[in-house]
Amino acid sequence: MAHLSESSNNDDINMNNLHIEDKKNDVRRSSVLDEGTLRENESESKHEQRLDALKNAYGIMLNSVGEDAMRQGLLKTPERAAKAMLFFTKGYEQSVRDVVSDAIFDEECDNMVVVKDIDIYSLCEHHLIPFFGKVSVGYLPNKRVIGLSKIARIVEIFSRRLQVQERLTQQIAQAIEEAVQPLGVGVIVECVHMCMVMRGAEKVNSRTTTSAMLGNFRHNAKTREEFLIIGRNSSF
Ligand SMILES: Nc1nc2c(ncn2[C@@H]2O[C@H](COP(=O)(O)OP(=O)(O)OP(=O)(O)O)[C@@H](O)[C@H]2O)c(=O)[nH]1
Repeated sequence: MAHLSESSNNDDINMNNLHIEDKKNDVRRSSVLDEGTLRENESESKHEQRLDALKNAYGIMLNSVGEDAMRQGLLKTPERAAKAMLFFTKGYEQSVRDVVSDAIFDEECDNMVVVKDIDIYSLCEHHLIPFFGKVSVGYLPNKRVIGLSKIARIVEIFSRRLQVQERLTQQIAQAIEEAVQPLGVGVIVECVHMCMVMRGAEKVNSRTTTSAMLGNFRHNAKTREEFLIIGRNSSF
């Protein structure tokens, strides 16, 4: 019996590992087009509840830093901050499918399309401190193109969430790939992380560049090079 239970424990452990592996793969494979977003189609009363919860939290924060939350200048601060936080995270209210649904067009275009210098403002999920910068998105169509503004909207959906820059970059690339099914996609994100500027390492001039290359942007050096030349973001 001892032996049996020992082996079943091992099986449990192996199963757990498998689940962990499955989960990892799921994260990589799960569709960004089909994802349900956390605050999609929320009722007004649910929205009010969120606002109230955030107001309370900001009130506690003011007291916690040693301020008098009841002094005149701070009276409306919890409400303002709560509304601002819901705005900063409005990417949880929209899905990629909603945004792109009517804006994929058949088109015999086989040249690279690049939209660059798309401004982004996001929140680092580690410190809830902003990071901001520019995004460049390119793709090589395969008989279909996407409305240009929808590229900027996809960028907005993912940047207005709690993020790390690497995941943001990957999600944008994956969304374009799933929505347009092009021959390849490239995304470059260049940002200043205020958590590294205002605190912590305090490196005022540091910038972080991340890229995601899919399809022939990954496999074909010439295509990638063309994108890197055309798609270089302007300095900011
Ligand atoms: N990879 C990655 N790291 C990030 C991003 N935004 C913030 N970080 C990092 O997240 C890390 C969190 O590390 P911790 O050691 O847990 O936090 P910390 O003590 O506040 O770290 P310091 O910032 O070094 O003071 C820091 O190194 C941040 O620079 C991001 O978009 N991508």
